[in-house]
Amino acid sequence: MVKLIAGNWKMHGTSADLGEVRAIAARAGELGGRVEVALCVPATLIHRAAEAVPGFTIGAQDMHANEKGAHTGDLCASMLHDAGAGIVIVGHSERREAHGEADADVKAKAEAGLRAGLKVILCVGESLAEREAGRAVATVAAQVDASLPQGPVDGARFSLAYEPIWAIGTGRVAGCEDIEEMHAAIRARLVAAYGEAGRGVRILYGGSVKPGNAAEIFATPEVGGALVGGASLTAADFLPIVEAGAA
Ligand SMILES: O=C[C@H](O)COP(=O)(O)O
Repeated sequence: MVKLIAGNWKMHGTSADLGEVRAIAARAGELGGRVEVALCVPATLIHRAAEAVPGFTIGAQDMHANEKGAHTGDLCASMLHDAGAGIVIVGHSERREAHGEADADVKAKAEAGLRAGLKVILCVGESLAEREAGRAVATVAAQVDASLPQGPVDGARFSLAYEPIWAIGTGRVAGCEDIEEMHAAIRARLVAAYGEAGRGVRILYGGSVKPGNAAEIFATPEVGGALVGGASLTAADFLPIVEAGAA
């Protein structure tokens, strides 16, 4: 299965950074079908980025589950699609924590995104306290069970991202054995939910993925790509990760 390498710019980036988007898209285009690449930029940048790099996938970092309505400041899937987004991240731990998003909210967002024609990356992950208490796998499995969109799902359009919260932006990456164990547990939940189609859903790893550790992470069983934060902000950092994903 071709790996999906998605960058999440979080609250970084203005039109001054479109040169990075262009450089990333140009190399991704050269790599052709060997790897799938997307950049999830701030909502304010989606339209300009999408216009700057036709054919490359620009994405969003969140969306409202409703199709329209009185939701000041929110954006729905059709608006993101209209702006040029092809993919959306839902359930990132920074949204779950700072905006009180529960599994049911995340599930509704994933379903609405898929319905609107967007690809979806759904994030799950345990806290440090949960891992230290030996509850990492149980916590994530429960999140997956409660967050997954109603099937059937198409693995080309729906991915999971395992992001241990303690590894995000900390420089502390999960060990490959821990990643393998967690991804196997997630795969079992996907198969329980979707049958054989669950094997086609890519499981990305996220949390301090860098040029120096990407190849090792990608060689780990059941790692179908990466969701990259800090190292996706520049072509110089992101492209070696993309190349590792294409190898
Ligand atoms: O969405 C991306 C993740 O939160 C990982 O962020 P990071 O690569 O900066 O640790």
